Amino acid sequence: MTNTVDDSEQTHFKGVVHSQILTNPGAMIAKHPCPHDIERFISKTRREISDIIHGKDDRLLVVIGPCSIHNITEAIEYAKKLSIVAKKHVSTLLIVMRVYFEKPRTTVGWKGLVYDPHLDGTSNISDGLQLSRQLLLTINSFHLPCACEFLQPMIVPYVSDLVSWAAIGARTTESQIHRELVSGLNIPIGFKNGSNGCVQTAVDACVTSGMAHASLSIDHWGNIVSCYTSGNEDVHVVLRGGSVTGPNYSSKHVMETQKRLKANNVTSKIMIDCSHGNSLKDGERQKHVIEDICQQIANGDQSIMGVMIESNLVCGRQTFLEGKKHLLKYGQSITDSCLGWDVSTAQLQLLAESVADRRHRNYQSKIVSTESVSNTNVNHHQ
Ligand SMILES: O=C[C@H](O)[C@H](O)COP(=O)(O)O
Ligand SMILES: C=C(OP(=O)(O)O)C(=O)O
Repeated sequence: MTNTVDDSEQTHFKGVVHSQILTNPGAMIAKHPCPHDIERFISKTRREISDIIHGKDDRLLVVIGPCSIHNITEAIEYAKKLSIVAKKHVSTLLIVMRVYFEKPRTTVGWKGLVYDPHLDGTSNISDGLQLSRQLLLTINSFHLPCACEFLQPMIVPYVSDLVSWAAIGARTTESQIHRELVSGLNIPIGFKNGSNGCVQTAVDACVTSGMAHASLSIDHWGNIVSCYTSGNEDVHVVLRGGSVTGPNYSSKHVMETQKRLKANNVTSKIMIDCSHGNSLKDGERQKHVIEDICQQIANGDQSIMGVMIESNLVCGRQTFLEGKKHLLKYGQSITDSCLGWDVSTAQLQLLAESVADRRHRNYQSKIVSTESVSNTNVNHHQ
């Protein structure tokens, strides 16, 4: 017996109470296009990040900003301030703003601007996508690069042209679909270790997404397409600590990770997330993590290429109650706890100084080794 269309919909989508056709990515991009100068800026930033990942640029990549964006005005104020600090540190730090619209939840909770942009439970995803794209355009126009987490693969084509670095989160690093997605992107991508702390999951993700894949995708016009990807060379691990293993930012953890990467022929360096499992979700504890990382870098560590910091205009976090947007404090996170603005700038200064120390150390050791080679040559000729 063949099902009628209605019968088959009943069987397949029984749980769907309502759905709405969205503007496809191509139409959204046509409405909010990326100007040529921003396109060039993003391509240049991606190349610079790639150089940092592969050790050709000795600066530190710093992905810093709110845990999540819930208020456009606050995000723009933060971005304006950060763009000034980013210029100040450009010789030592490549600063990219966390502009996170999608939140992966352990169970349930507010899922981010894309899903509920008006914070009232109306879940206007159409507005959420448009607002997210517009905000990325605005922040890039300050010549401040943007970072996102790619969680729902169908959202990626709406925003990916405006993203200079992206993360695959701890809850999705093991997902084959996300690894295939990354294989086809020409964006540097960090894979977080698993939420339990398993680093091998992220190393495996780097191996997998570095390779070619045949998979399914949607194109810019909303068609479902077979998709053949070539592999992404700019992938790396992000150490974020974990629920079972605890924090993993120490030099011992960095060395262990380096060994794992080598054993799996992954040549990229490592980023450390100062928040999440490494701060035990206490925003202020990020300072201790940063202090430890600064020590490692100043002592000459060659493996750490980046850090992630959760930071906002105001420190801490606040509880958001659906429909009670008017009660929210300006500039404070409604997801994870963040460092406040002044502390954040002080931490960036410390990171910049540690990179300068590492550079100086490398320079000195180069001189010493050049001198010892020339002394050997002189002795040899005598
Ligand atoms: O970065 C934000 C959170 O750590 C992540 O979304 C999980 O949050 P939850 O455990 O509160 O759901
Ligand atoms: C959710 C995040 O991190 P993780 O995937 O490490 O929990 C995040 O960076 O916002």
